[in-house]
Order: sequence, then structure tokens, then C-alpha cells
Amino acid sequence: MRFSTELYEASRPIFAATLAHPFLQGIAQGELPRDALVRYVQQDELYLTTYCRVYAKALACADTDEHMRDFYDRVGLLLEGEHEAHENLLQVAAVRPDERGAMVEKLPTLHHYESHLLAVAATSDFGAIIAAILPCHWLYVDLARRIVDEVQPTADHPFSAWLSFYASDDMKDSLDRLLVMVDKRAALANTEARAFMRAAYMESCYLEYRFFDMAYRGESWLPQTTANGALAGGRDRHV
Ligand SMILES: Cc1ncc(CN)c(N)n1
Repeated sequence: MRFSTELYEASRPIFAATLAHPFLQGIAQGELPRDALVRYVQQDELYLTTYCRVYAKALACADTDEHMRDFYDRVGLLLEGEHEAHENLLQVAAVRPDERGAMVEKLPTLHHYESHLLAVAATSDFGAIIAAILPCHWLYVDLARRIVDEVQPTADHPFSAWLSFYASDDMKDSLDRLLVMVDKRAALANTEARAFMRAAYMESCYLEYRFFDMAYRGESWLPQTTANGALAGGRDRHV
């Protein structure tokens, strides 16, 4: 079995949970709370900067000229295309100009995700780096294509531009190239290195799910308290 197929099988429940999440269901149905859209874009703009740095590290570690060029193109797409996909969400949310450039605090999930990617990029080889970034690409392409198949959005669907961007054939081709790279690297890796690639991939999958959840529900660095000041989920609840 291809290594990438093994990865997909392991992450299938996370892909399914993400598709069922109210954020993605909101995209499919064309209706999402304004707060969730704004929070998603604000956190994702920060995420994309880090993601771009990790791509640049992959470019630096690439083992062939072909892979180097591939990552060179990916960095360009990231710097332009993905920000355009955000425009769609910002328009639906009718974001005011002053909200666009607002300085926002990094929420815990973004912080966790960036730390994970940067740690892999700083300490690991090309194989582990591409395994860690794979879910960022795979999950969006897979879920956008499923939603497009199911909903068949027309041009007046509020999120048609966002969906067409991630569901496009160009994105699928670029995903397929990444999968071939991951399979090639896994074939050259020993058991330990393959296990590390798998772990890096799975952690990114979980964090992709949590990223949408963070956007939808909001998140805080402080513990959440109930009306009487008790820690929610703490022992007090059961007394
Ligand atoms: C968190 C996250 N993951 C993935 C993508 C799509 N490259 C994104 N824009 N944001």
C-alpha cells in the first residue's frame, strides 16, 4: 500500500469529523456567523505567514531541482492565491476596513499549530516537513471537492469563490505532486523515520480540525468560568 494511502486511512475519522463540523457545514450551506468568519480569516492570515516560512524551509531542504521548483511555485501561490480565498469570506462577513488590518492575538490553537510546524521544520528532514504540511493541503482539497460534489454551488453561492479555489484541478494536481513526494521519501526512510512522518502528519490533521473549531467557537487563553466563577469542567461541577 502507498504510504500516503496508509496516512489517509489513519486520518479518515478526522477528515469525516472536519466535514461534519458546523464551520464546514456552514460553508456548504452558505451561512456562517460573522464572528466565526472574521476569527477564521484573522487567525488564518497569521497562519499563512508561518506556513509560507515552512514551505520555504521545505524548498531549502528539497532533494532535487524539481522539488525545489515545486516549492518555489507553492510559495508564490501561498503569497497570492490563498489571500484571495480569504477575500471571499471577508466580503460575506462585510468586514470593515479597520477590522482588516487589526492586530489580533494569536489564539491557543494557532499557536499550537505554528509551534508544531516550526518545530518539525527546524529539526527534521524533508520527508517529515512534507508529511507535516500535507494535511494543510489534503484536507482543504478533499473537503472542498466533497462539498462541491454534494452542493453543486452556483456562482451566487456565498462561498463559491472559496470552494472553487480549494476544489480546483490545479489544487488537486498540486496535492497529487505532494503525495508522490511523500511516497518517495517514505520509501527511502527507515521504520523510525516513517513513524515520525506519520506522527507529524497526524498532529497536523488534529490541528486542522481544531483550527475550524477555534474559528467557530472562539477560544481563550484563560480558563472558562461559569456564572458563579467556578472553572467549567472542573471538579466543582460534580459537587
Ligand atoms: C489552518 C489552515 N490549514 C490549511 C489551509 C489551506 N492551505 C489554510 N488556509 N489554513
